[in-house]
Amino acid sequence: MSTDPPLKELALHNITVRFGGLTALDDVSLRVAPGRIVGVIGPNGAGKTTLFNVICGFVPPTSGHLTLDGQPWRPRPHQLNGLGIARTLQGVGQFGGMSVLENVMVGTRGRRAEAEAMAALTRCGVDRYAGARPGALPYATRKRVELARALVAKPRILMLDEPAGGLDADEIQWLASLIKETGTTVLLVEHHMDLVMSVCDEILVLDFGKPIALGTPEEISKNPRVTDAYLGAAA
Ligand SMILES: Nc1ncnc2c1ncn2[C@@H]1O[C@H](COP(=O)(O)OP(=O)(O)OP(=O)(O)O)[C@@H](O)[C@H]1O
Repeated sequence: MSTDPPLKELALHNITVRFGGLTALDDVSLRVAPGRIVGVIGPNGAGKTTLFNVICGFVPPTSGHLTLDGQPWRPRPHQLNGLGIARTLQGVGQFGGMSVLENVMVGTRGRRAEAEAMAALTRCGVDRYAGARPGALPYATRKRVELARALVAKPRILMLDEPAGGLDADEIQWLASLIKETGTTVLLVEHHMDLVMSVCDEILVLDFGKPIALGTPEEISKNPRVTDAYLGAAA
């Protein structure tokens, strides 16, 4: 595990984000306890990526604040790695001019970077592609490389932005096992409901930026507001 002190709690307090006249997040509060797998779901445009962008410091809240381990926290993108927070991207944002191994080494620190990067690639089943350029690989393989890049630093918080997109049923099953086995705190934005329901401890549902439900997968799947806003359409 990470040498960083263990996460006590990441919390969003009454976060609102406005882009001009559009309210992308509307008074969203969320507490993420250590070791929990927390899903964020909702229809397209509900504000899921904006929520991730707030946590990563890419988008400043219009109002509200965050705390990390109980302390007021203003996230800055360049500090995330040092704080043990890693994020995968919706697409696969790897550097085309570098090998797969070099891409994964970007996510780690110290003298053992290469060995750790190889271990992360092995864990994600793509070590045989270490010397390849990411652009030459199939999409699902690049997604595995992206996961390796996020996992290599043994993050305290792993933020997964639509990791199942473009994966087939077997790949998604593999992904579900990986997520459950990380043993770290996970925030998961995902449209693939079977994955969300099988791995998450709790789920926040957004609709037009508003939090409409927060609960266990069982509670969420039985919530009529969620079914109306999202699950009915997604099923
Ligand atoms: N930088 C921005 N400037 C203006 N509007 C934005 C910006 N980023 C997001 N939005 C808008 O905010 C709303 C929420 O977008 P967001 O990408 O967070 O939704 P999402 O739930 O992640 O959607 P999807 O499931 O399609 O990825 C959308 O209406 C989007 O068009």
